[in-house]
Amino acid sequence: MTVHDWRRGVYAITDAGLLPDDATLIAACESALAGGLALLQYRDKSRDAERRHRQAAALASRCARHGVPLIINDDLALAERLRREGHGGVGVHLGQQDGSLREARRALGEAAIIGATCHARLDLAAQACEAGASYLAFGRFFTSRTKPDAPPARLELLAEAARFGLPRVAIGGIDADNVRQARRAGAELLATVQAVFGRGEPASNVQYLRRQLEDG
Ligand SMILES: Cc1ncc(COP(=O)(O)OP(=O)(O)O)c(N)n1
Ligand SMILES: Cc1ncsc1CCOP(=O)(O)O
Ligand SMILES: [Mg+2]
Repeated sequence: MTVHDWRRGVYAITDAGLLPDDATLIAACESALAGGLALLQYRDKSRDAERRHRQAAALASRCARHGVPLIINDDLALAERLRREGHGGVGVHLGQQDGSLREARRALGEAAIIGATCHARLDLAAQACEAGASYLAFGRFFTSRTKPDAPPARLELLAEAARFGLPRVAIGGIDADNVRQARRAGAELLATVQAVFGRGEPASNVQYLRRQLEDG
C-alpha cells in the first residue's frame, strides 16, 4: 500500500444530500480514492449517531486501504471511537463552534490530523496553530453551492498565512476552473464537495483536478 503525502493535493468532502445512502456514499468515496485523494472528510450534519458511526467506519476501512487519512467533521467523540476501534488514521476537523482544538489534540494524540476552520481571519489561524492544529482551512474563496453563506475570503490571505508554517486549505466553490488559481495563491490542499461529488465520476473528477494542479 502506498502512503501518500496528505499535506498537498485534493481534499474531498462528502455531502449527505449528494450521497444519501450507504451504498452511494461508499461507491462514490471508493471512486474518489481511486482517483488519488490527499484527504477525505466525512461531513454529515444528521443527528443519527448510529448511521454516522456505520458510514464513517466503512469509509475509514476504505481510506486505510488507500493510505489516505479520513477526517471526521465536527465530531471528536466519533473520531475517538473510530480510533479505539482500530481505525488509526482517523482525524477530526473542527470549526469555531465545534469544540476545543486543544482537547482534540489531547484526546487523539500527537500524530492525529486535526483541522481548523479559520474563515478569513489570521487571528483565528494563530490561535489554531497555538492550540495544535495540523492544517488551517480558509474560505470560502468562490461561490459555494454547498455552503453559500460561509464568510467570504480573499485569495491574498493564503500568502499571508504562510507565516504559520502549516498546510493551508482553500475551500468554498473550488472547481477545475479555479483550482490552479487557489494553488498559486498558496493553498497546498484544495477542498471541495461539488467538484468531486457533484456530477460525473468522482475518480475522473479527482484526476482532472490533480492534472490542473500538476500542470499549474
Ligand atoms: C477542510 C474544511 N474547511 C472548512 C470546513 C468548514 O468547517 P465549519 O466552519 O465547522 O463548517 P461545517 O463544515 O461544519 O459546516 C470544513 N468542514 N472542512
Ligand atoms: C464546508 C464549507 N465551508 C466553507 S465553504 C464549504 C463548502 C464547500 O463545498 P463546495 O466545494 O461545494 O463549495
Ligand atoms: Mg463544523
